Amino acid sequence: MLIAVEGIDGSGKTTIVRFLVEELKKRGYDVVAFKEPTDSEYGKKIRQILKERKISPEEELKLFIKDREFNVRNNILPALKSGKVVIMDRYYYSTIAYQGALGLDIGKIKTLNEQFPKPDLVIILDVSPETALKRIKAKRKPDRFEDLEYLRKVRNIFLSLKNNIVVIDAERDIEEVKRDVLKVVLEHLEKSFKRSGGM
Ligand SMILES: Nc1ncnc2c1ncn2[C@@H]1O[C@H](COP(=O)(O)OP(=O)(O)O)[C@@H](O)[C@H]1O
Ligand SMILES: Cc1cn([C@H]2C[C@H](O)[C@@H](COP(=O)(O)OP(=O)(O)O)O2)c(=O)[nH]c1=O
Repeated sequence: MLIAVEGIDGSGKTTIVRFLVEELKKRGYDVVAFKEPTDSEYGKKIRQILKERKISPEEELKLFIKDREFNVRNNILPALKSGKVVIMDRYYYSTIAYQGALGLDIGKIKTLNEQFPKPDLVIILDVSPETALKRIKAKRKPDRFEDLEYLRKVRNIFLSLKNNIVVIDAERDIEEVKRDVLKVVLEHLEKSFKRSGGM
């Protein structure tokens, strides 16, 4: 089972993924979380470059795909093969939204990501860029895009995505967001467990 948690910077992804891992472990699920960009050499290079903003959108796209190839080969596939529930803090929907918002062709970005395992469920934490940036400032996270216009485009691309996507209003209090996300995830897990004839 592969679940992706997506949304703009400051939408609550890291908070929600940590919460989901705890709650699923409490319920006896064998669960693991990974994040993109990863902590690999590719992920480190990406963070460095994003701060310097010195490469073209095409170059940036190539780096994120390289990082994902590493992540899928070394983390995601082995975990799925051993029967774990894998929760991604960002996945290829971020590439579609962020590199799409830079003007790259969304169809091309989707095609480049067809090689990767498709999530069974995608949760989009939807929040306004204004609220998100306030939260990030509160956490003093050096964010690559303080640009509201850009984050608006990123948000709209997230909201345009279809198939297995559930949009959660993340503008609300974190406890309400946690409650709604957990409900969707548990419903999905129980449904797929029944389908696979689980005990
Ligand atoms: N629904 C929420 N209401 C208020 N604060 C939130 C909410 N979700 C997250 N936060 C806070 O906003 C900051 C960014 O959250 P985080 O989970 O790191 O977001 P992301 O991983 O999407 O960038 C953190 O300080 C977190 O505690
Ligand atoms: C995975 C991914 C992230 N990003 C962006 C979103 C963020 O602004 C930035 C860093 O991701 P972020 O989730 O902020 O990672 P960290 O908190 O570990 O630095 O990368 C893309 O532009 N494309 C992608 O494919």
